[in-house]
Amino acid sequence: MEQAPQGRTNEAVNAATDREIVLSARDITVAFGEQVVLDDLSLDVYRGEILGFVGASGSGKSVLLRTILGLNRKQSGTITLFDVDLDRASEAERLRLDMRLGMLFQHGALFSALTVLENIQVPMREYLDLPKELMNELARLKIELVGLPATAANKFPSQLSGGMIKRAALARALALDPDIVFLDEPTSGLDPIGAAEFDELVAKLRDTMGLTVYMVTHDLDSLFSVCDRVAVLGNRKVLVEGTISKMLTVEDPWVKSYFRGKRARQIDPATRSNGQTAGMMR
Ligand SMILES: Nc1ncnc2c1ncn2[C@@H]1O[C@H](COP(=O)(O)OP(=O)(O)OP(=O)(O)O)[C@@H](O)[C@H]1O
Repeated sequence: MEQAPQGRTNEAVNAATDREIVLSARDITVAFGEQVVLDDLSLDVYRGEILGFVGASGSGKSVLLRTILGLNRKQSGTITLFDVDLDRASEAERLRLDMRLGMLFQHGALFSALTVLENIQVPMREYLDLPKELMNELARLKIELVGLPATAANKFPSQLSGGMIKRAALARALALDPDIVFLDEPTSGLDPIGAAEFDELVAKLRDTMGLTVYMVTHDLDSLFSVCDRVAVLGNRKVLVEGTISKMLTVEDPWVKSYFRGKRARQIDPATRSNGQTAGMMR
């Protein structure tokens, strides 16, 4: 049996692996002209887990994310989301699925001409037909949910700190109360304390809302502290997937140097084995 990550019980790991698959990518091949970026790649994501997705720069993490979201053409393979094969989904099914997804793009990607409140309302306007007052109330609730002060509502992105932009972008990703959120390098550009707080927020949302989280990240702290499972992209497929404990035993040179290299060693394994939280480890 797989060893539990430090600070979690084996039960939690078993629960994760027994859980319902919400996203399944099977035998995915994506090429741009002659360049094959993904070759027969397969990956499952389980309900309620935080999956960390890592890989070298240029290995195809964004391409996979874009393919899952239907923004890239694939040459072959199947993507099933909540038991619906995306290639066979009717327009109405696709719309219902889109409403169950939230996306936090790298660098936040908020609309600069809109306030935080208006940014959060963009998905609401796109998919729902709600009275203005109700949308205002819902957006204010999301602002509170992600730990932003109420005064952030009427600010423009240029008036926010990097950490506040990430939180506002997360609030927008949560606008429609999705079942799964895709986070593209959510802690990049944040200082270690801001990054730890963001990770804790993501873990809290998973715990309270039962959210499933697919997180593309280069942040070792996030991988060690909040990810239940890690998948590594290499050689155009998922090279290895499993708990952080498993990653620490993998002998593939890239995986070894990533998880057991100089920078990884700064995250002291002795501290991890005490089951301490993200904030304490950074
Ligand atoms: N639309 C496109 N047309 C042609 N090539 C593309 C396109 N999108 C991505 N690629 C190529 O696919 C490869 C994988 O890119 P991708 O952006 O997915 O890498 P990544 O793993 O997300 O990297 P990083 O960690 O640096 O963000 C790169 O060689 C990139 O140039």
